[in-house]
Amino acid sequence: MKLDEPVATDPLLTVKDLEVGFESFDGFAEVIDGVNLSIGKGEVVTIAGETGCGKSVTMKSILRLLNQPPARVNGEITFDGTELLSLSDSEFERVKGQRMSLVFQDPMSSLNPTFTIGEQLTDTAQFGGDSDTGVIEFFRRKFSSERDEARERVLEMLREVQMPDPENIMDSYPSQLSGGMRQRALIAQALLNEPDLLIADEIGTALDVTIHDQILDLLKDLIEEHDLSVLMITHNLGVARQVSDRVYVMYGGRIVETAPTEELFENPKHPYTQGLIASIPRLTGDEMAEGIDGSIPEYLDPPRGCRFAPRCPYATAECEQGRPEMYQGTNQSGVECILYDETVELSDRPTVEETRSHMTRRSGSLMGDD
Ligand SMILES: Nc1ncnc2c1ncn2[C@@H]1O[C@H](COP(=O)(O)OP(=O)(O)OP(=O)(O)O)[C@@H](O)[C@H]1O
Repeated sequence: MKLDEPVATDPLLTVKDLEVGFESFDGFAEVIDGVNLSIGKGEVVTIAGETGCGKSVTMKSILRLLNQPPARVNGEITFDGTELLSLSDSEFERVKGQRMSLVFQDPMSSLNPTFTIGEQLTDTAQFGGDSDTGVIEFFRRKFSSERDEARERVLEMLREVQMPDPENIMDSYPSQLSGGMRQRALIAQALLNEPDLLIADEIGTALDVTIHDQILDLLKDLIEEHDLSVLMITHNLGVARQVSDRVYVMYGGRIVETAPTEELFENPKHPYTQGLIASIPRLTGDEMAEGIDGSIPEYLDPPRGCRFAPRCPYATAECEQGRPEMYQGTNQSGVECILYDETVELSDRPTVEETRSHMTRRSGSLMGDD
C-alpha cells in the first residue's frame, strides 16, 4: 500500500513515517500514526486540524521536546541532510540553536516576567546559538563591547517588527506590554539569529481579530524578507489560507489531505477537510454549519481503518477495514480516502456543499427542527 505524501521540491525538513505514542496506566495511546511531511526551502507550510489531532505532538517530535518515556518516537526527521533523531543532545541543540526558531502561542509564558525585553532579547542575540557557553565565558562576554553590538541588533529587529517606541520597550517588562506587542517581541526574538526554519505554533491566536491580522501580515512580510522556511501549526484554516503555500490537514494523528493552499480551498477532497472549510463562518448566506459532529478518536483504542470513519457521512464498511491509501494528485497534492480511488465515479465524490448540508441537517436535527 502506498502511504507516502507528496514531497516538497528541494526540502529543508523531511519527516518520514513518524509514529508517536504515549505510555500510561490505561495503556498505550497511539497518537501519531505514520506521518510524512516536508517543507521546501523558502516554503511556508501549515499543519491544520482540530484540537487534539496531533499537531503539537508532531511539532514537539521535530524539536525533540517530548520526554521518552512516556513518549515513544519512531521515524526519520531530516533537516538539511542531517538525521535529527539520531544526534546527541548537544549536537541537536547546536543545530536547533543556530538554524531553527520557535514562536509559541502564548507570549506571556514564553517571555521571562522578571527580565526586561531588552535583557532577554539581547541574551538571545548574543548567545542564541551557543548552547554550551560556560558561566565564566558567559559573564565575560556579557560585559564586553559585544553586548552593545547585540543590543543594537535587537533595536534594529524591534524596528523591523514595527514595535512602537522600541527604545522604551527595551527597558520594559513583559507584563507592561500589550498582547500584540509581546507577540511582536517574540517574533523579533525568533528572527535575531537569522534561522533557516521558523516553527510557529498558533501564532497570535490569543489576540483579538484586528491585531491577529496585523501580526499575520507582518509575519508574511518577514518570511519573504528573510527568505524563511516556515512550519505553522493552527486549528484555524483561515490562518492557513492567509499565510501558507501548502497545507497538511491532520486528523486523528494522520495526514488526511495535503495540497497547495489555493487548490485545497478551491477543491477540498477529504470529507474532513470539506467539513473544516464548511465550518468557517460565512459572512453572507443565512445557513452556517455548526462544525463537524462527533469528536476526535480515542487514541488508546483508535479505529482500525480510516480514523475519521466514525464521523464521516460517507463512510462505508470498507472504510472500517483498513487504512486508506494516500491517493496522489498532480501538483503536490494527496488525499487519504477511498472515495479517490480511480474506480470511483467523479459524480460519487462529495462536494463541500454536500458535506455542509449533512452538517447543517445534523445540527438542525439536534435542535429538534428536522
Ligand atoms: N505528554 C503526553 N502524554 C500523553 N498524551 C499526550 C501527551 N501530549 C499529547 N498527548 C495526547 O496527544 C493527542 C494530540 O495532542 P496534541 O496536543 O498534539 O493536539 P493538537 O492538535 O496540537 O491540539 P491543540 O490545538 O489543542 O494543541 C491528545 O489526545 C493528547 O491528549
